[in-house]
Amino acid sequence: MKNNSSTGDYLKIESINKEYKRGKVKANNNITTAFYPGQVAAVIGHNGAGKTTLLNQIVGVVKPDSGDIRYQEYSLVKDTKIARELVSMMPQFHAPLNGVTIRQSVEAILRLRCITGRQVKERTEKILSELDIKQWANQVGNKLSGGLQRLTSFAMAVVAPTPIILLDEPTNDIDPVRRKLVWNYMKKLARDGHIVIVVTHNLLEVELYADRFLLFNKGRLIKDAPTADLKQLASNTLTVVVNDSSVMREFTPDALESKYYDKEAKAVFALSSQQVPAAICQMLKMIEEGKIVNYRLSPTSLDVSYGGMMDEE
Ligand SMILES: Nc1ncnc2c1ncn2[C@@H]1O[C@H](COP(=O)(O)OP(=O)(O)OP(=O)(O)O)[C@@H](O)[C@H]1O
Repeated sequence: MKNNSSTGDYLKIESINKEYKRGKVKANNNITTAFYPGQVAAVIGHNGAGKTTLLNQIVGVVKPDSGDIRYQEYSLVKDTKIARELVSMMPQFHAPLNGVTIRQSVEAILRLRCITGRQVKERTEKILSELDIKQWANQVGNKLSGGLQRLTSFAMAVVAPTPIILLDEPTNDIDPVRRKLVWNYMKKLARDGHIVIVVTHNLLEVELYADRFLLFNKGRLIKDAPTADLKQLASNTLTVVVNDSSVMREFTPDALESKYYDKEAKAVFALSSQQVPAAICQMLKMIEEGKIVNYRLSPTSLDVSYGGMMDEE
């Protein structure tokens, strides 16, 4: 098998379809795209949009009803043995093995991939340090927090990286500092020539770390674009409460969407990342004047962010 980093081989998804419930659910509806070495591609979309189904088809655990998935001269649909050699996947739900420590879990993967001797220890210690989880290395899986289980699962997926790496919501439950480590690790894998595909619901992280995003909705791929395009999306929600609704409309930040609720003396704004600083400035001034009495700035849920793009449909 050729090394993808030197040849620039890419993963081709060719018109794949997958239906469930006798065609009532189209989990993947005529998906055609390609994934390239050197790129972190984020797959985003509502629950049930078809993201995990796509990953499962790439790794060969779900067979498409039609269409093909190709890499080099191989069809990963027809040759699931090759698929398992080429692809490693961190599943969305991963039950840690009872009685097995983090260190043992990572070492087991290395041995499965035919790595032996000193290399096993060295590589294990390196990844545990890089993810900053060494202090829990000897704790058994079932005793770990959700975040640590996820980090273990991530370490297992990437410690002996295959040309194609699939990660299903790898940063869920992980603390902000280690989330950054995980994303940086994914970027490093891409730089080393791997194809990295990550399912996530965190738009802010996609905007910060991924190169490209693919937006799925009801089984269809409805947007495939560089992450710079995400800046057009409302990734923040600002809610302000005023002391008296008569002053509410004095607060007019530049926003993608604004809604004023007179009865509650409250206003809600959908802001892109670039619009946040100016909105905060204007808000602080009104707080000083005693006009705004409370506020909340939060990352927007995907449902709200997607509004604009879904409308495009
Ligand atoms: N084995 C299955 N049997 C029946 N329906 C399924 C099966 N697997 C997936 N589906 C359905 O296919 C659709 C796509 O599911 P999928 O898990 O791919 O979505 P997702 O985008 O990964 O969602 P989430 O973000 O919730 O993980 C959903 O309607 C789901 O219920």
